[in-house]
Amino acid sequence: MNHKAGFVNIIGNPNVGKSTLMNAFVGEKLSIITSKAQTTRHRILGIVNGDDFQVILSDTPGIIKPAYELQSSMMDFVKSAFEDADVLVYMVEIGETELKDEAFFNKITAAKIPVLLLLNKIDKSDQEQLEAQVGLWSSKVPNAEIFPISALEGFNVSEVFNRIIELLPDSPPFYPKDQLTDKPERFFINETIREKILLHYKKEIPYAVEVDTEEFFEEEQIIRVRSVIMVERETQKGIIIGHKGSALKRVGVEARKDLEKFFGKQIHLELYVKVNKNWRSNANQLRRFGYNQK
Ligand SMILES: Nc1nc2c(ncn2[C@@H]2O[C@H](COP(=O)(O)OP(=O)(O)OP(=O)(O)O)[C@@H](O)[C@H]2O)c(=O)[nH]1
Repeated sequence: MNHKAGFVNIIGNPNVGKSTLMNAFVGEKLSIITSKAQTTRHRILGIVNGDDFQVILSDTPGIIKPAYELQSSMMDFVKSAFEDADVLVYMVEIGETELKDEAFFNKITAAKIPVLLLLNKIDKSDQEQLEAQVGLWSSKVPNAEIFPISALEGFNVSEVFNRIIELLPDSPPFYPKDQLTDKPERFFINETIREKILLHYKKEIPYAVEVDTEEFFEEEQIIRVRSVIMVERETQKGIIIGHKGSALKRVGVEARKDLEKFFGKQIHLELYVKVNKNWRSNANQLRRFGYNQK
């Protein structure tokens, strides 16, 4: 059985119905995580898993804001929306006739990846308006496949989802399916810590590292987390920790800040480093990197 997996970037003005669409996808399929976890590339909105697919839905924060509001770091996100994703979903709502940011709009029409244009909230329209809007959008975005939908009422939602899967490449899952359904909080903590490690160490280090959150304990005011960073060699352990612990401390401080935003609570994060020569040969561990998938 071929497995399909990939990234789908959903863009559109505020309030067009992106979250509602996410929820509608949940209703259709097996499992999903909805969250605001920030990855280096995208903000993951949800991951929908089936036996033979994994769809990672993300949006691109700030993408539609006027240029002056965009910080330079955001420009990377803007770029990635058109280059890193496998499918671009552009969502508009009935009655909407233009996207205010022209440069951005031009990028949609010039996108090299498949574009699905979802015309949402059609439950609020009549046949005549709908036809006019489909005509308008197909001339504006000739490279898009247009789907009139109602995310709220579930109309055409499964058709969109099936089309997305068709468009995804054959690939093993990027994220472990079991971990996502069992312990989503731990998964996002691990990802956040790994992201900081990727950011702050030379490239051979992140690939020798595995993060595992051993304890996640939620109290009323605070969440207590203990995570282990596993490395293969003593020398790597020293590098991760840094002079008097400074490097590890930086990872901890930055990860904690992100996690506090994510969970909306104070986080107590305890990080420690352990040498585990064999973690790479452990099939379970390897799967987390997306290797060794069936
Ligand atoms: N009538 C109708 N209302 C919808 C539909 N989809 C979404 N809505 C409503 O539109 C409003 C905004 O929907 P959201 O899903 O929160 O929109 P969003 O794009 O995620 O919004 P942001 O997170 O602000 O970008 C909510 O009140 C929804 O109930 C639809 O298909 N039909």
